[in-house]
Amino acid sequence: MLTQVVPKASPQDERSAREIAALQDVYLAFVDTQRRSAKLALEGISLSFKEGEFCSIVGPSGCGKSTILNLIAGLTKPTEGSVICNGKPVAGINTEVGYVTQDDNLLPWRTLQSNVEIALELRGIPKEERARRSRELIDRVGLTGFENHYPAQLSGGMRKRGSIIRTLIYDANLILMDEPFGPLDAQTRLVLQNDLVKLWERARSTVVFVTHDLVEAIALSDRIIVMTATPGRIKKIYDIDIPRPRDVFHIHDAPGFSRIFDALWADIREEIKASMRRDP
Ligand SMILES: Nc1ncnc2c1ncn2[C@@H]1O[C@H](COP(=O)(O)OP(=O)(O)OP(=O)(O)O)[C@@H](O)[C@H]1O
Repeated sequence: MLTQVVPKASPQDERSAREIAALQDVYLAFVDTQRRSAKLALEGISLSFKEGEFCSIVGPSGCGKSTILNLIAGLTKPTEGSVICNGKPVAGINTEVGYVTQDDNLLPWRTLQSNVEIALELRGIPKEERARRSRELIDRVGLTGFENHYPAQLSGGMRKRGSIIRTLIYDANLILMDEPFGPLDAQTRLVLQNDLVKLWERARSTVVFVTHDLVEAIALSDRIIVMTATPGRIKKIYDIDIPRPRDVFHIHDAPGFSRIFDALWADIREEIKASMRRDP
């Protein structure tokens, strides 16, 4: 396998050694029953996600990034190989993970606070405790005063903050995020990246984060996994040793930023070219 780790493991990784989730030699083929053909989407993926790490997956469009998250969430089954979460094979929907997708998916008929509290409500947590915990998170992302607003009365960035804290309140030790800031404008993205770093630095859940934005990946991650063009394989894994706490607004000035960015971009460009040669 072509996996290469650059540079050396950060102290963060050494401290957080327990494995929270893993894919073991996973192959996944999507079958097209009408055409009686199969398309290999993932080829021999072995990955391990450690307790408390923030790990991003990058790669050209269609390389299988979302499919990896769906495998961990139990929404898709591997054709071969296994997927493990919290020490158990994933079989069926994995209720132990939080999943933030590109769409905010807030329920339009519930207020912000009531959306944030859904997971606690389903667990039967008393009303006062639900309110205390949801208001604390709402405050932490600067939405105090908007508790009783409905999603249609909030901006895209506010809705996204709501959907992130709705997932965090669940207290899952593993959170999957699929391009959560994709549809937002550049300024709002930056502010939300900063919010996410702050929230994560407190909660320290394991995060597996899919993005196309290399600067975002560097600003947020302890590790970045680069995938090849389809069928997706692991091309390289980068340990990001930029010290924390990080200032996402000035991440370009961090020591080592340019070196990591250039290396990542060279990898991605190579894969984009490869996919264009394959698929003119
Ligand atoms: N349910 C499905 N049925 C058939 N093919 C699928 C299905 N889901 C994904 N694929 C295919 O598997 C491959 C990987 O898809 P996936 O969405 O995981 O890629 P991705 O890297 O997340 O892409 P993007 O960056 O564009 O969101 C693609 O070729 C896609 O067309």
